[in-house]
Amino acid sequence: MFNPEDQVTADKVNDAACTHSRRTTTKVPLSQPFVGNGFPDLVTALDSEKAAHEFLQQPPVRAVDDHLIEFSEAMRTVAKALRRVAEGKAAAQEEAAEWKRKYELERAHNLRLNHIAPVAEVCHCTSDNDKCVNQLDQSMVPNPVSDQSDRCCGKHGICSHEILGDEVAEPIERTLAAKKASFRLAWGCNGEKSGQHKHEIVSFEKGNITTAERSSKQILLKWESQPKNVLILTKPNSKSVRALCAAMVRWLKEERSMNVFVEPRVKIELVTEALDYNFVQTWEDDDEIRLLHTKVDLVITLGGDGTVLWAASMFKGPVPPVISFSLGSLGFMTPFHSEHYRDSLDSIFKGPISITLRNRLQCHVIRDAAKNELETEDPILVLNEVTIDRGISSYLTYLECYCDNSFVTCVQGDGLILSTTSGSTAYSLAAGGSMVHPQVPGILFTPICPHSLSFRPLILPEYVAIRVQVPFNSRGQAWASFDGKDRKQLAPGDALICSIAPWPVPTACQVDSTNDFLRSIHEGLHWNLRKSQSFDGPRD
Ligand SMILES: NC(=O)c1ccc[n+]([C@@H]2O[C@H](COP(=O)([O-])OP(=O)(O)OC[C@H]3O[C@@H](n4cnc5c(N)ncnc54)[C@H](O)[C@@H]3O)[C@@H](O)[C@H]2O)c1
Ligand SMILES: Nc1ncnc2c1ncn2[C@@H]1O[C@H](COP(=O)(O)OP(=O)(O)OP(=O)(O)O)[C@@H](O)[C@H]1O
Repeated sequence: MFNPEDQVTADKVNDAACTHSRRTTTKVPLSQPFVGNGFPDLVTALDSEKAAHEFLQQPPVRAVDDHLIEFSEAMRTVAKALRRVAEGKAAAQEEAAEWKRKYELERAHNLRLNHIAPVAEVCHCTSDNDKCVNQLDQSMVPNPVSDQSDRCCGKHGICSHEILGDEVAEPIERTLAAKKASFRLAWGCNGEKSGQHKHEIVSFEKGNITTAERSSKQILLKWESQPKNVLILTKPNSKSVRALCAAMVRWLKEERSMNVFVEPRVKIELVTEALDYNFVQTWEDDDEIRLLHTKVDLVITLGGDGTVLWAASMFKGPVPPVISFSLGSLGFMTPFHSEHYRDSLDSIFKGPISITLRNRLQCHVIRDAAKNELETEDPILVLNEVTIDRGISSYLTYLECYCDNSFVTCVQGDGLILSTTSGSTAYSLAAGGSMVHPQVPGILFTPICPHSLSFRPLILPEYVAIRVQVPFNSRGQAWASFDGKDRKQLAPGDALICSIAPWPVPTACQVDSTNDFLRSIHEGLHWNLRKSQSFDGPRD
């Protein structure tokens, strides 16, 4: 006879089996869609956890445990088989599409040889619509090939000009070709439907998609009130930096009446040098550091790229404009020369200044041991990159990577670098990644020594969330490091989720973003330096 209590127990066992399988397999994150900020549905997760917890309170039953292990193994095998089937299907579809494309090209070519004029599938003209409709009608009449050049309106921005040679004879296609379907583009941004920015980038006039403005341009900063508060951050253990810092602090205070903030270490150094440096301000604890962005108009760094990274890491939220003076050996992000600091700072205080908005990556480590996925550690913001590598382990790292809800790949090698475009000239470059202009929005996905012949680096769009997971069958642990610092161990089951942070680092340019970037790769890396070819032969 059916007993409702038995059913409840059976449900609990099922729930517990699901929870158990989530802990013992690595495919389940795919079935937990990211909601909003990338976390799975909390209610479902909590319900499952609760049921599993109640189930585990019951006296252990050996047979059930064995059953669960067997069940999770079976699930893993099924998931693998499904993935293989999906990959096979995608490859077959791709091949079919390629054959279809070739076939259509061939048909079009044959028709052209038969002197039959092609028809425009959709003619998206803006101003010359009448003319085009007429042309469409005429185009149904066989014409010499030479007449085609003035047939359509390529001069009006994007104009679909597909050749449908094989459909010319079908009268029904004539009606379809003359009438254009209307559509709208919508920005799929976490369910936000207002789409208020879209007209800045794309104009929709009469259904034509035309980029009216580029998404990213040279940005100018104009002061609306005079900057008064300056934070100076300096590379430690450098005599030249210390001397420059002392001179700059005095000039800012005495000649420009600025309030100057420095790190506690630097204040001690300055006051030890001369007591009248007592005017410099500093902070005592982390709470004050968290409020620095509300007090400081701009940040000056004295050092190399490492000092710029250090400055960025002090701001866990918004960052004031950063002016970086070069006192290091490379200085990709330090465009200002320290000898001319007075002139440079005066022109910056006056404004306007060109700035580069450097995106940062926001990284969340999610522990398998956490009771739910909201129990994460504080997010870490990086200006260059987050690296997941094998650390001291001598095994290959084995990392499963997902982009939003799509499986990307498994990394088997020394590790993986997720880099900003600013970081593209740092570690990612050394691992074979492209150099990317810092204003290009994107996330670089660069493997470190992959044990594979076909693993090329990727650049993913800036709106995605990337999840890197250490699977349960990984032989070793992995380690994450953030801008080359703060190593964190990732055990099997742990994951790291990365997306572009809402707070970029605005760095002042010497000239402008592009000029500074090109100067850095030329001077810093001697990019594409080669002796010019000589020429001493006769001219044609
Ligand atoms: N194999 C490698 O190339 C490698 C290995 C480890 C770390 N790094 C880089 O070092 C960075 C940490 O820098 P640090 O100064 O604190 O350590 P560091 O003192 O070890 O210097 C690393 C070098 O990388 C350069 N660098 C840093 N950011 C750069 C950028 N965005 N573009 C071009 N060059 C850049 C620095 O100028 C410096 O010469 C990490 O974020 C990582 O990118 C590189
Ligand atoms: N204010 C700071 N406090 C603590 N550490 C800092 C500070 N500024 C920089 N650092 C660290 O000091 C190290 C060296 O700094 P930086 O890279 O600026 O100098 P560098 O090595 O001489 O320059 P380059 O990298 O161009 O050769 C970096 O690891 C950086 O993180």
